[in-house]
Amino acid sequence: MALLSQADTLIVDVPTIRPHVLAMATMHSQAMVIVRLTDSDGVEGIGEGTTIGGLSYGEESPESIKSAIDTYIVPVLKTCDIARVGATMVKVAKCVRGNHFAKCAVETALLDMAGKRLGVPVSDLIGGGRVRDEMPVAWTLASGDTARDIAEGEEMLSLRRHRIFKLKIGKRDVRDDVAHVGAICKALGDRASVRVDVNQNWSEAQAKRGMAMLQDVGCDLVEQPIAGDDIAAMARLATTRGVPLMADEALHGPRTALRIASAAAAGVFALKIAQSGGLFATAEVAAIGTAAGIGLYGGTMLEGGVGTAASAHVFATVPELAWGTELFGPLLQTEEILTAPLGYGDFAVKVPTGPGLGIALDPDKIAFFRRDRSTTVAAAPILHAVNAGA
Ligand SMILES: O=C(O)C[C@H]1C=CC(=O)O1
Ligand SMILES: [Mn+2]
Repeated sequence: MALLSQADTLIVDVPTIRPHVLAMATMHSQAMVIVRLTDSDGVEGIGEGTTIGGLSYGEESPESIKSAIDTYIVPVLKTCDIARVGATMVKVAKCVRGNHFAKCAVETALLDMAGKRLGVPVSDLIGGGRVRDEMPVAWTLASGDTARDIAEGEEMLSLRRHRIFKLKIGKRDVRDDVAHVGAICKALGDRASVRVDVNQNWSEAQAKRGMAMLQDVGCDLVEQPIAGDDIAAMARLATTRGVPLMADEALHGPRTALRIASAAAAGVFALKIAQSGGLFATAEVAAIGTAAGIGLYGGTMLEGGVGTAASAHVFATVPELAWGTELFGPLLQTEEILTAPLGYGDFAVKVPTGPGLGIALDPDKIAFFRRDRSTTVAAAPILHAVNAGA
């Protein structure tokens, strides 16, 4: 039995190493919502609920995530035995509809506490436990400039950090976007897998044309080319000539996963812990995908170290992860907020092995970057260009 004794939710803003240009927003910093729960025995758990570009990506913003946790979820936690993570989250689901990002942050913190209490990593609390200790990790080339993206891709290849690249397109004319993708495919050749993410910005007609053209220039995969709620159109695109279609914004947990699978509206699922509504729900999305013969990819909301570690734990339990992952979020930020960064190297990210999430927050960095910091916090951390980890 464990009772909640303290709950803190804070928004932490960390600059990105370069502008990150997406179809719907250009990011210069990332706003992470960090939740810290402490139980009656003093065991602490941390979680993260992070989105992209304010409200331009989805229906939850950093501010709404914080307010849903503080105002509606914490009061429910106060009535629960929080050592029972599944039962607690069932009760939260009864009291709070939607708000998947907020629920994910809380479930992550509860799982971190449960793992610490039991002395096991979070991956051991999901399904049959982990089947891998590290996973391939993609990088997104999104500087907005083709030559700079090629140079960045070359640098990542020579560092042996990434050989899967996702390009963010959908902002320009289809022909210009495909020319940009083609130039990068040509420069990197068979040393890399090049994929694109349109973030829902094409019409069906643009997607039909774009997907055929992308195949001709050597692109391997297209992520969410059209609106995620148009499953019928996704199904038409997924079955016509062109690169395979990956569902991202269309997926909001097991029910949408089942609808997409039943409609044959995607060949690949981007698994995301926040969008799914937590780690347990992500494992269910993965199971539906696997049963339907849909390929799986470990997606990100560009979380920092906490959400990235949580994602790594659940992705480590998926039997087959044919498309790898994109768990590079902490590397896009100028500063690491963990005491020890996640391990990156040899084109892979390592799954932490310690109890719970196996990570710890750096209190000085949190004090400096938290949005509500007091003006008395003096010591600025040293900003570095790329926090490459191991
Ligand atoms: O998939 C998205 O839309 C979000 C994200 C993941 C990588 C990246 O650069 O942006
Ligand atoms: Mn996406």
